[in-house]
Amino acid sequence: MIGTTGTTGTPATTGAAGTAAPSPGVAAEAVDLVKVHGTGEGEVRAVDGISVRIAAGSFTAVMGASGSGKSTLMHCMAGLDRPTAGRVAIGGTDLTTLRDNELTRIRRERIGFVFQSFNLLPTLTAQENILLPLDLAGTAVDGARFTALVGSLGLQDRLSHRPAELSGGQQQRVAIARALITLPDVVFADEPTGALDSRTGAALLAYLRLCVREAGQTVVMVTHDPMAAGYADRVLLLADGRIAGELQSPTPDEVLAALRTLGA
Ligand SMILES: Nc1ncnc2c1ncn2[C@@H]1O[C@H](COP(=O)(O)OP(=O)(O)OP(=O)(O)O)[C@@H](O)[C@H]1O
Repeated sequence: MIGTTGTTGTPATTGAAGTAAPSPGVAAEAVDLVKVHGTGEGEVRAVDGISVRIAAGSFTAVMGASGSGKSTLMHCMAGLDRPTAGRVAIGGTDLTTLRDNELTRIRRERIGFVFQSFNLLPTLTAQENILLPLDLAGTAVDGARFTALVGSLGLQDRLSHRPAELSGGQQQRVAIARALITLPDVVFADEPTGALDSRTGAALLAYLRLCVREAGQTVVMVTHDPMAAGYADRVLLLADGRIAGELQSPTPDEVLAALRTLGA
């Protein structure tokens, strides 16, 4: 069943326009968010006034047709892209007012991002790519955590390989390990199962669920796959840069039905 439509939504999960105070239990928040790409004739309103709160320790899937604004929303919420209007916050810190160096620090310390295109550095090995965020932050590697992470992603035999020597699915898993190695409060993952076969994809989704349940991390994932969305506590449905509906703990069939209703 599709829930509240529009940008105001239910008070428990969505909205709070204009409030500057941190919201307890909210890991990430967008308020009246607008992102326009390009100028003049080529202008695209990719996000068109979205307000949403993501509860701490929750697993959210973001779905919608190609071009509905999913990646743009994630990029803005993760501080990778500056909004045109509105604001975004991580754990109560308003990212829109931060200077670039402060934003970089928050991203490094509190946010993990898995890009659709992986964004691995071609000259570094898989291990060096995974450890890069720790190197950049000057933080020591927790050997046990590293071993557990690469083990659960099935990467232990691939650590000395460079990205060009890895399959698409292996590159995707390296990108996921890199996003998780710092134990970020919020993990944004743009189609993390897109390059994975169904068995590896299911293992990854189970692992992300574990991150939420055991470590209290917050996961926000873009996916086109109703099966993947079935792992989430909540599914946000986007259409034309707006929230067109949402589902709570849906089955894959319910997700599919909602997408059909949307025409996605
Ligand atoms: N850098 C950019 N410059 C111009 N237009 C852009 C840019 N990035 C995205 N867009 C446009 O903004 C709209 C939303 O794009 P976005 O990538 O956020 O959609 P999406 O829902 O993630 O799509 P997909 O499922 O295909 O990845 C699209 O019309 C897209 O062409």
